[in-house]
Amino acid sequence: MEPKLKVAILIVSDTASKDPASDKVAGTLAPILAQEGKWEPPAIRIVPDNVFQIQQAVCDWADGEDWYNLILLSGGTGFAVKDNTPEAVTPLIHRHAPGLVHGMIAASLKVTLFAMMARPVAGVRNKSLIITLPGSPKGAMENLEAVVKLLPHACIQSAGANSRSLHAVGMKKLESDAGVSSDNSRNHHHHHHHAHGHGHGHAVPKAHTSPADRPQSNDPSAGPNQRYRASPYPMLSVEEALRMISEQTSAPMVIDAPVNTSIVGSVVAEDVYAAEMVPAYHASIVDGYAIIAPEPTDVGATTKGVFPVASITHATAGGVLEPLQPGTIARITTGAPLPPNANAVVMVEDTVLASSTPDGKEEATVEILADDIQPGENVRDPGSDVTLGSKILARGDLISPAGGEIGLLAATGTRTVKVFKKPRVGVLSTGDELVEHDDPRELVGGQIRDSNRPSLLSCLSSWGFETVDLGIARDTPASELEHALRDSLRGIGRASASVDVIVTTGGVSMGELDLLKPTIERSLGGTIHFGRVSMKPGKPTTFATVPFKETAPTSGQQERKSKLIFSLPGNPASALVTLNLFVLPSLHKLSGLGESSQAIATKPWMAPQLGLPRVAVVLTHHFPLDPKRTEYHRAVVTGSRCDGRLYATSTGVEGVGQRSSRVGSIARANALVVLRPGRGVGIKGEIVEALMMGPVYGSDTRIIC
Ligand SMILES: Nc1nc2c(c(=O)[nH]1)N[C@H]1C(S)=C(S)[C@@H](COP(=O)(O)OP(=O)(O)OC[C@H]3O[C@@H](n4cnc5c(N)ncnc54)[C@H](O)[C@@H]3O)O[C@H]1N2
Ligand code: MOO
Ligand SMILES: [Mg+2]
Repeated sequence: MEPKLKVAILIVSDTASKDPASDKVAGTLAPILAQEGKWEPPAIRIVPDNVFQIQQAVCDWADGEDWYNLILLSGGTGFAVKDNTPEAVTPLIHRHAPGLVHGMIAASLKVTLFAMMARPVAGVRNKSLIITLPGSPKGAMENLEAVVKLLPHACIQSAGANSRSLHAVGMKKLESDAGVSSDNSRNHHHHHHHAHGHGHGHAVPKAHTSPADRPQSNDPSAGPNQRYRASPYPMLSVEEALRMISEQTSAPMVIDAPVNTSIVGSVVAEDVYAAEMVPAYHASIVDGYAIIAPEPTDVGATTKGVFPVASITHATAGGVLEPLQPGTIARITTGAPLPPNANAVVMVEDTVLASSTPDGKEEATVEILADDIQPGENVRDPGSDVTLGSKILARGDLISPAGGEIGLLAATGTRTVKVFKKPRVGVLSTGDELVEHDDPRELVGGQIRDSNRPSLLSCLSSWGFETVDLGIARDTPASELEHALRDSLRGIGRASASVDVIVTTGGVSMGELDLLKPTIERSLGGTIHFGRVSMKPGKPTTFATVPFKETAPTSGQQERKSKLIFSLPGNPASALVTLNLFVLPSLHKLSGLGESSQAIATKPWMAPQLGLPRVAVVLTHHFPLDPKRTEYHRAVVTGSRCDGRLYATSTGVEGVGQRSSRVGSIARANALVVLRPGRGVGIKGEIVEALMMGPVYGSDTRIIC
């Protein structure tokens, strides 16, 4: 029996994904294929109009061992807003097949002018031919019929001649039936863009503004003679890179949050007004006796004398207090409500016991020694700490770990507060050489323990962001990286809830297994905003966005339009430095820091800044300078007890001290000293800028007062 080709049909439809019985397309296409006698019965799947789910299905069928010769998609190719099948499929295609597209449109045009409103895509991914068809059974049928005779031949060509897989043997047979030689396929050169200015080591560094200007990443399937030998990405300054990150980072989203520890580190999104006043009653400030103090106009009156103790008021809840009768006093504790008529409190220290009750258990009379207690003395008036309806927090205020903001919210009975949603960050390590840091086995060959994931996750969670450990993605097969990224964007697999920002490490430089840039650009349809920065360490730092729609849970209106990918260099010190320098300001912006209210705008020094705090430090020794790149030199910054200055000492200037593979360069460091490029050294005593990564723990004992 003649072996047959494998075909899969993907129905893209929100409706059919909810009710598979409503689909009529699969049942229309299957007989057309069956009639040809060359196809196995189709595999069929239904997904909603969701880019990532479409891509996942196509990759499942085109990647890996069990690939399909032909993948047909139906639906989502029109002009409606939710139609995004072409957008999902285009980035997955390695080689486009515009001829098939023209053929299908030409055939449909004979039937209806509306054929012009179809946006079909066709092409080859790995060895699979992918074709999108309209969503209507009639349209899908007409389009498939237009090309169906060619498909076996096209699939054989796409699969190449040297395939040893079982169904490829069958293809040989089909191929000879069709009378073509698979060697023809060799003459089809890979489509390869020569980006402007790349390839000969003299690319002009230039910030790209329009997509046409943008360099293209390496095509990993292209051979060595097409591989870049100089990076096509312009070298940006750190400032330019930060500006691009800020531009691409979307406005923060507002959510309702309960007032508890979960909001520490969040930024307030809407001014908060006190729904209750504090205190709610006249409260005593001290332990002592509530009295009726005479008005100052009451000439000759005194608070001195012996008074009967009428009642006892504790700072406890409940109960109606008896009014205080003139000529009596009431024992009271700190915070307790004054009885009606009482207007001041005298401290217990200013009194002596005059007599006890007959049973000796209580005070009967007490002598007040002070003679000048004023009305209002030692009393907090209602609303004097927080006035009813006053603004207690403003938009842009940070709910700090120090507790003051939570305290205000709690004291006024505020149960929920509008805050900006803190971004959730996924961390993915990449590389075939990596093993889990706690794997008990001995390392063999070129294996490396994955230190980036634990160090980056620690740093991110210490900043107060929710993190997701995305594990390790191998370089081979390349689809592992692609799938890991797509799963985390969609919120499946290890990232059970989708992440807003993905941080990867490794695979961004010039090696043939440096796959991040091509994967983001060619497989996920993302945009690389920059791929090189003039800094040390961290030169190949890469920043990209992938399109994504998300609606805010509360307002239902705001949208994040894209997700951010920071692809940091694999070297451990480079990864941590660039995380601090580039990822933090973006996460701060996403969390609403910088959404300053008017109150903060008038006092800018009160507003928390984006990114690490910048301070001036004095160098305690010579620091070598890089001739070209700005160095972020890891250092310990200490205070001084006498001159009000901060002092910076390197974590290692000699030899390999600051080498980017040496994660120890960042151990003990609480600062990155910014050393601008130049000749020679930064000299002892010079004042330079430093970025503070952590608190100052000590004072420099070498500075003598
Ligand atoms: N020809 C050139 N080579 C390199 C350049 C260059 O401009 N031209 N840049 C160098 C610089 S600078 C850096 S930084 C690195 C960046 O490397 P990649 O981001 O491509 O990372 P990998 O090649 O995957 O790995 C580099 C290094 O880091 C180790 N690594 C990776 N991941 C981890 C991890 N999770 N934990 C611990 N260590 C990790 C990896 O084993 C390698 O040793 O490229 C230079 N090359
Ligand atoms: O720029 Mo790399 O991060 O120095 O080793
Ligand atoms: Mg590399």
